[in-house]
Amino acid sequence: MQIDIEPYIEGVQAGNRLLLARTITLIESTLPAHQQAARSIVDRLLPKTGNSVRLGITGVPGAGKSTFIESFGTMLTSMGHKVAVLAIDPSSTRSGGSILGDKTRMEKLSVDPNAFIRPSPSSGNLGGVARKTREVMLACEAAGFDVIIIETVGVGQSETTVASMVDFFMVLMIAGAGDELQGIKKGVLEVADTIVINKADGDNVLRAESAQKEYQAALHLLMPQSPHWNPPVLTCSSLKSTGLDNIWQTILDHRNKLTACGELAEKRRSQTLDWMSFLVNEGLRDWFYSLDQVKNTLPLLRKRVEAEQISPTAAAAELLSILEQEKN
Ligand SMILES: Nc1nc2c(ncn2[C@@H]2O[C@H](COP(=O)(O)OP(=O)(O)OP(=O)(O)O)[C@@H](O)[C@H]2O)c(=O)[nH]1
Repeated sequence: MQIDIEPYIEGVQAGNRLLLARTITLIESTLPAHQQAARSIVDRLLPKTGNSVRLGITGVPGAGKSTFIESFGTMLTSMGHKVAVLAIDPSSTRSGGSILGDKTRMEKLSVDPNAFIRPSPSSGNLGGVARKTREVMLACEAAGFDVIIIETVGVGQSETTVASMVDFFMVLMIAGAGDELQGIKKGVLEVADTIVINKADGDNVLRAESAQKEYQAALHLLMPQSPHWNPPVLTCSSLKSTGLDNIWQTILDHRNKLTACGELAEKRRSQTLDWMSFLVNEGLRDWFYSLDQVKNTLPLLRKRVEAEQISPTAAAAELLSILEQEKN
């Protein structure tokens, strides 16, 4: 059955939350008819997208991401912004696989009329979830949300995926968890536009300040991503809502600087091109593995590689030679 996409497009553009939610359901659906409708909707919405501040936030469990987003998001809506919070977390088993599934994590924000919280799809690989999150971000922009926060747990590959779809990427840390960088990989610090030491309150203020110095020194050792931006290390308390305005000012400062030199526009351009390549690669891979001959040959080849009867190189070449046959 053909889906009439006009009501979705009109509804999203009018900022209708119900139709935005339904559009997102289409985007996340695995049914081909839904996917096709979602593609057409997102295409038509494109001229209305791009007008938001796109923020990525990561941090190890316990860093206080939910508390931070709740306080920070509430501050932004009270300033008149419309805030959408999305998540990338294909691996989580919490709340049936969704890090935002438990709405009580953001009590105030989840009932705020100027906020929209959307959990990540409960299953799928990182690529699939990330692709959907990107499209959901565009739909939210078209619906008038001017700050989009994409949250991810600071483990695995998801941080770099988030960094590749936002304007500003923030790593949330806490002081006093040892000198080591709390399991956050160097690659993540390399893509950070700021590090925020959370829980700088009560007895913890001095420790937070010394962690700030420590991380600032660590960042100095890394090559900045942009000649126009030296990632600062900031402190805040999400619980007491202190330091949050300074973080927002830093984000705006970054935005102004990168806009003035054209770097922001360039960053977004290359992100869309990367996205296209990513989709092509993903499509190729899916197509390849769906070929009958690949399905038949692969298990046997894997066994032979395991038993050291054939080298991995020869096995890969044999598998890829199926492409040659497909061509003819
Ligand atoms: N003292 C203090 N505690 C905080 C602050 N922010 C968060 N916490 C506490 O830290 C704990 C973890 O906070 P969550 O917001 O659940 O953090 P998280 O584990 O990173 O969040 P998720 O992984 O997203 O669930 C909770 O007990 C919070 O109350 C803060 O600024 N100060």
